Amino acid sequence: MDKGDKLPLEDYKRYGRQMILEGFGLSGQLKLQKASVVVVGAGGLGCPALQYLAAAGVGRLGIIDHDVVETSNLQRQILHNEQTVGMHKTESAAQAVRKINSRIKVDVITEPLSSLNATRVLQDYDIILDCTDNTPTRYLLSDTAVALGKPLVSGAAQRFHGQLCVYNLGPDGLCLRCLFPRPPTQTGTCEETGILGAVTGVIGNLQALEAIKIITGLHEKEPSMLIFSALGSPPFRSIKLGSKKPTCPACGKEGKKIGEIHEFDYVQFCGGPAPDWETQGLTDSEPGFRISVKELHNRLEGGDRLNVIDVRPRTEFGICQLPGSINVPLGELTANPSTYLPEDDKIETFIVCRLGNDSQIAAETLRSLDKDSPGTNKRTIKDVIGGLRAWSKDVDENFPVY
Ligand SMILES: Nc1ncnc2c1ncn2[C@@H]1O[C@H](COP(=O)(O)OP(=O)(O)OP(=O)(O)O)[C@@H](O)[C@H]1O
Repeated sequence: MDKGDKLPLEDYKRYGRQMILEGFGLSGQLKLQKASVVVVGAGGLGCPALQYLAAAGVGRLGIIDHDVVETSNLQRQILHNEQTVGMHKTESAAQAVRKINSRIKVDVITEPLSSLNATRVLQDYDIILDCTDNTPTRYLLSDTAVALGKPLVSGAAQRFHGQLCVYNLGPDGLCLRCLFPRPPTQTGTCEETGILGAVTGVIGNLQALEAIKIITGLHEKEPSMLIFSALGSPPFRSIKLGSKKPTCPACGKEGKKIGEIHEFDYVQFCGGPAPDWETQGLTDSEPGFRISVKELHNRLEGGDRLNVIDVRPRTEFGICQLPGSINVPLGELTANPSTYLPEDDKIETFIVCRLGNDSQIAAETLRSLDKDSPGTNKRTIKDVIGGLRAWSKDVDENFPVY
């Protein structure tokens, strides 16, 4: 801080409550004012992070996202609201952030971050926040942070749990690849697994807090991973991580150069995208093993005696269900499949789930019973393509989408 550095007069009142904190002072506020933070993902984590960064007076914020606001986002993505459904998340978030603090600079970057644009887009900022929800982007952000020499504050949240880690902090700071040279098993998105909104609030706020600590010099020098479980007692645990690995393929001696990031296929490295039956347009019945929602609807309307098994968890079955369907959660069905086939092998079985993925596993498990019992009549066992999501789209628009 230069002698004579000052804030505009009104800022002393605005930021006074944090400026009087031990170790923060005028110099802390000036550092925030001069700092820039880019938030990748304006969703469940990005919204609370942006909210606190803006309120604290970080001088420049970048908001990156390619998606639009949906109704199902409002339960946790607290910068968006009923009026901004359908708007780009970047615009919606920027609008809200400017209402909190009109004097900071807000950059809106409405494009997917990829290996082609990452270094160009991120290079202008001091700190990167990973508020995304997928493994390829996490590795891309980590490699880019290493290549650009910037700290990366990474958050994750699912169900009742969350995780926070600061990567690439200082010359000894480790990166994501030091911890996980290969991508960990993918655990599904919030859409698939569920998420309590306040859990993303906890982790997103902590990401903002870490960024503020780094900018003002109040951060821990030794990296650790913070693990949060809303149902845990105590809810927080911290694991010391040590320093970076000399053999790390990204930040070790032979690490990636910026040019190599352009050529790296992050999606393939992380096992490729999860199949999305809806976007692949599989709406018609495939011969043999599958049935479309329209065809199932016709069969049910026709009064046929069918065995319709819904393999969602009980909590989800309690939210909504097809008439006449029975609930056997996937784990119970695969543990004891023979229990759930009707004695009369002429009765057809149809398996349904929420999005059309678990039902395929269940149907395959039941079909394998027939394979293992030669001589018995082959039963008809089909999964319902696209699950209940397709039902609400193609059969009954009043059926709940969640
Ligand atoms: N490569 C990327 N570039 C830009 N934005 C990204 C990228 N990867 C993920 N995101 C954004 O990160 C955000 C993650 O937030 P979150 O998981 O809460 O939202 P969501 O994807 O809307 O959730 P849901 O799984 O319920 O649909 C999303 O808005 C998503 O568009």
